[in-house]
Amino acid sequence: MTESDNHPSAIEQLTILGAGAWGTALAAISRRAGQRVTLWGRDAEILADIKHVQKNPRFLPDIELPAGIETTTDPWQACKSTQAVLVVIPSRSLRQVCQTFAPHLPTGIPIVLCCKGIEQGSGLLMSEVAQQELPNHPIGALSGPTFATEAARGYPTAATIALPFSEQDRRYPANSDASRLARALSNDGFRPYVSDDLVGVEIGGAVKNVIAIACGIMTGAGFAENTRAVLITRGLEEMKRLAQALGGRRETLSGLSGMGDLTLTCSSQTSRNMSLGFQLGQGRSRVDCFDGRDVVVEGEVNAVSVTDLARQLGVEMPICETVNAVLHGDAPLKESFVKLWNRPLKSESQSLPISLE
Ligand SMILES: NC(=O)c1ccc[n+]([C@@H]2O[C@H](COP(=O)([O-])OP(=O)(O)OC[C@H]3O[C@@H](n4cnc5c(N)ncnc54)[C@H](O)[C@@H]3O)[C@@H](O)[C@H]2O)c1
Ligand SMILES: O=P(O)(O)OC[C@H](O)CO
Repeated sequence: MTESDNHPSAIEQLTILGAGAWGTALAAISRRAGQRVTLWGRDAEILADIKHVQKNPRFLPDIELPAGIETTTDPWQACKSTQAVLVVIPSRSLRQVCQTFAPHLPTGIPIVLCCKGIEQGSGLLMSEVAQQELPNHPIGALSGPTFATEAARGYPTAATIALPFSEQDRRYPANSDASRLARALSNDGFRPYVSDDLVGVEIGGAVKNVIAIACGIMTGAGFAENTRAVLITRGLEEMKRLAQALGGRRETLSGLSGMGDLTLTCSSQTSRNMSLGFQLGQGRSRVDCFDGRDVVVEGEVNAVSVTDLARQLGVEMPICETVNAVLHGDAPLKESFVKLWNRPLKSESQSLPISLE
């Protein structure tokens, strides 16, 4: 082991793919952490505003961004001297964006996925999709309770960065890609924690959006705090079961990317998922809520992929099943959720598997 093996170079240059709300917020966080940042997006007009007037009026109106964020629409330009890439586009576009960028990425640099979802059809985690398309890169995830509007303003926020640890990382954890990325993003308003449980971290992010839709529906339908607390607590149990079935650790779901993000998203209509559920619960029609909407509501598409994956693995996820049935089937809204209360009684703990019927 040489001195430089012990102290791999710090990350000083980052590329962010996706100039929506969270991509722009992460560019601001990275700049405040002292990084040289290139933000790649598709819309030249938005990028020009970010670079020249420090604003993203389309996705983060009224928020002052730090100066010095470089922008481009050119994948090669975005990647030419980068040391790490954060991917911040909707989950349904991940495979295509990885394919576009594969020829331009410097060999071996870490790729951190900041989108929350499971691929429809394949049931693959975002990291599995990226691994297929970018087999020569370490793939990780950044996830946690992070409303873009607050993080972009510099309000104190924390998240988890997960990358699988190699044998070498276990001996020198501070040198791992996760640790280097955490140092690269850390600033007065943003505190990244590290984890080696990529599956646990990704499942938290994908499932919490579906549970938030359930909370929104029940709140919109006129129920209140008791109901929300039940959905959060039992929703957390659903996340833990799915993570465990995929080889993740239940304890990870008690952290920022699980309980933290679930609580945030289920508690506020700043959440697009909670807000969609709320409107449905208040009686707005599905067509009305879905048509013409151009913001990402990951829980809507991921209700299908989460439910399909749970069925495949034989994991019981009744709240997610119900969200899927009301969003994508004909199930009546309020009655379907009330039915959750009429299921056979049972023990609360997974380690005491008794039915009381
Ligand atoms: N907004 C938040 O508070 C927040 C926080 C944490 C995580 N996330 C996650 O980050 C991901 C992105 O969310 P967002 O809030 O930034 O969404 P957004 O709707 O604000 O922006 C999405 C961006 O992706 C771009 N995009 C869409 N499809 C693309 C494609 N095929 N190729 C290139 N660019 C494409 C859009 O042009 C847009 O710039 C989601 O998975 C979301 O769950 C969001
Ligand atoms: O607005 P939402 O519901 O997509 O939630 C945004 C983030 O995922 C919160 O951590």
